[in-house]
Amino acid sequence: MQNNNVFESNSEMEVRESQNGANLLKNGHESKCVSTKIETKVKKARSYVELSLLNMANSVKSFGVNQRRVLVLYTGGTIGMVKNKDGVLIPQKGAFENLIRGYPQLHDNMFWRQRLSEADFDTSFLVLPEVKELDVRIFYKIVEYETLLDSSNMTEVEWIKISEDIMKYYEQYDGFVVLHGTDTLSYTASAISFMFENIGKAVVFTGSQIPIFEPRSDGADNFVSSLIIAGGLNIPEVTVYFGSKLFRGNRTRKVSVNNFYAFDSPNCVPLVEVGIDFEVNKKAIFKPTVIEKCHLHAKMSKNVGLLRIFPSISSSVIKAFCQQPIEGVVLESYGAGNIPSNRDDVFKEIAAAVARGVIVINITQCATGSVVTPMYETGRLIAECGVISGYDMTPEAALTKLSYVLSKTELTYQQKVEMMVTNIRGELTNTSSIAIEDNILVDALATSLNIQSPKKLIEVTDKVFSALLLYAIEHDDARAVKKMLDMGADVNAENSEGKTVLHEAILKGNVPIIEYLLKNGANVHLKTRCGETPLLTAIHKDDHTVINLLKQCGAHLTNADAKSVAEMLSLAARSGIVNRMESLRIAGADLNASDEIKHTPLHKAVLCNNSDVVRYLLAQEGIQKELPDVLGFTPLDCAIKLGNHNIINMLKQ
Ligand SMILES: NC(=O)C[C@H](N)C(=O)O
Repeated sequence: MQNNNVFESNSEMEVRESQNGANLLKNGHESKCVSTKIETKVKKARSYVELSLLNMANSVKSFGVNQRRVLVLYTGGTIGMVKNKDGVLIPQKGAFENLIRGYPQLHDNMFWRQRLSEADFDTSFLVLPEVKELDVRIFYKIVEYETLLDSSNMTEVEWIKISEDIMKYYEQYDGFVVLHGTDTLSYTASAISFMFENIGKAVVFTGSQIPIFEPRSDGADNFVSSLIIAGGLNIPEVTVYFGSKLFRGNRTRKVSVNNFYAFDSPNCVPLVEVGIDFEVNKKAIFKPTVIEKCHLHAKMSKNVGLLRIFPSISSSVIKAFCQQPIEGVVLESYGAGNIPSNRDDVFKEIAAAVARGVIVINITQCATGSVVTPMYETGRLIAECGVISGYDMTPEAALTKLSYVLSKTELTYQQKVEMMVTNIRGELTNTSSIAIEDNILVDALATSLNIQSPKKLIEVTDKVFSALLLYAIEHDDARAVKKMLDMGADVNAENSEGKTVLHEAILKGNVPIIEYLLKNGANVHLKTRCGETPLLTAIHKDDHTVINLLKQCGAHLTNADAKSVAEMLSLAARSGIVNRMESLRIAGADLNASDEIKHTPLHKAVLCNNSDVVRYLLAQEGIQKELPDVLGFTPLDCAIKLGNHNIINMLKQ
């Protein structure tokens, strides 16, 4: 018994389609779906209703499998090491995943077994146990690297490999975790943060101080929290999770050899602090300002170096250091950017390197603080030599940024210098980008609601700002949208169904507002609680302009969308809804995709005599009109048997 209109109507159509097919098979009778104009209109009206019901049904159906997928790249490091016969730690090959499968806090074996009966369940995935903070399940796959490395052995070759692997699977996963040794983790995370341009998903680096195989280890905690962050929180940056904090990757330094709190980001607040709750510092998350896809710049220059000034440094050391092929030097100076002013020989060598076209960037040796506009004679002289300020960049960030910028051979020297002093991934504090906070409203809230605790005030302010932002969107008030964002409203705020501000704006269809949101950090990958991406919302609205805009910003159909996309394609083909076909095509759906009996949308359109869809499909580039179904019938065979001359002619052309 069908109790759902959607499937009743679908199956009615399937019966019609298969009757046509069966007639073709059994006796070759010409079965004609004669459609009068009225019938066509009624059919189309019904189909639109069906499409919207199907959209709802898909949302409900996906509720049961509300999952996020995370890809884990295991590259080496202490986390997976064991002691060898000499008593030293070395990476252990082939043991990691098996061990993790036996850890109840990392893998829900019972749930995994229940899923085995599902035909499309990929058994290579592990499943994180239910987490109270999340209303999604994290499914993750571990890819162990062929050569597991102590991170001290890593070079830019490994940075490129890791980033290429992430890029390769970028569209298939919601987030990424990289298990990495701690010694050079800050270098790798910094480098990869620069190599990924316009990243829209989370890449979390983590590792441990004690191997996960040992009874007392920080490995499991770091791993679990990293998975939750990568799959469940919206932090589209390259980050480092360690010892209960998530840091921006290019701000981190390894600060302790022994401590479980081995990392810190001295000049930048943590993005998340993990205690009983996950406290996300939304304002600190780096926001993109351009509408562009994620792109990997998989190149780094090796011609860079870190030069630390010390009291009796000789000019010959500087001279030797700055020799060809060196193109960029990170100079670690004293305090706020000073080097000795009484050492003409040192200045001469640095000035000569700059004059040869070497980019010399000045950062401080201090653990916190920034190189500033010269306060002292010692600082003024170095700026006069043409050395540029690296502000508060860490040595790891400055070095890898220089390596990234220098590898952009299409840029002029001046453009490279410009890029080095600009905040491109949140790696340096740019005082001009501080958001305008309107404290009047916040103060009024605190007073009128008698809120004493700062944490509660942030919570209430967030809620009020989000509500006002949504109100502005609903009323097409672009000025108010801008004002609310300036005041600190979260551009990725969501309502109780998990619909984000972007989803709401798409439903409203105001293109300038959507564009404004995208240029101010709205993330195109965030799904509603039912798993609907902004791209799916735009498809359901058949808003081609918005679909194009989202695609430009890197939105894509996901694995999780496959079923609903197939159903939408099928229904649009069978019901003659060309507009929906076009929405799906722009969104990136495969118009040749076939179902279990190898019927393509073209077969379906032919079998249902939908000449508009047939014409539309045939006009598309790459359409394969000769594909046979399971019984060997091409769309043309079907049309001939059905005797629809109009369609036969179209297919023969
Ligand atoms: N804790 C660690 O992972 C240190 C190790 N030597 C590494 O960096 O690979």
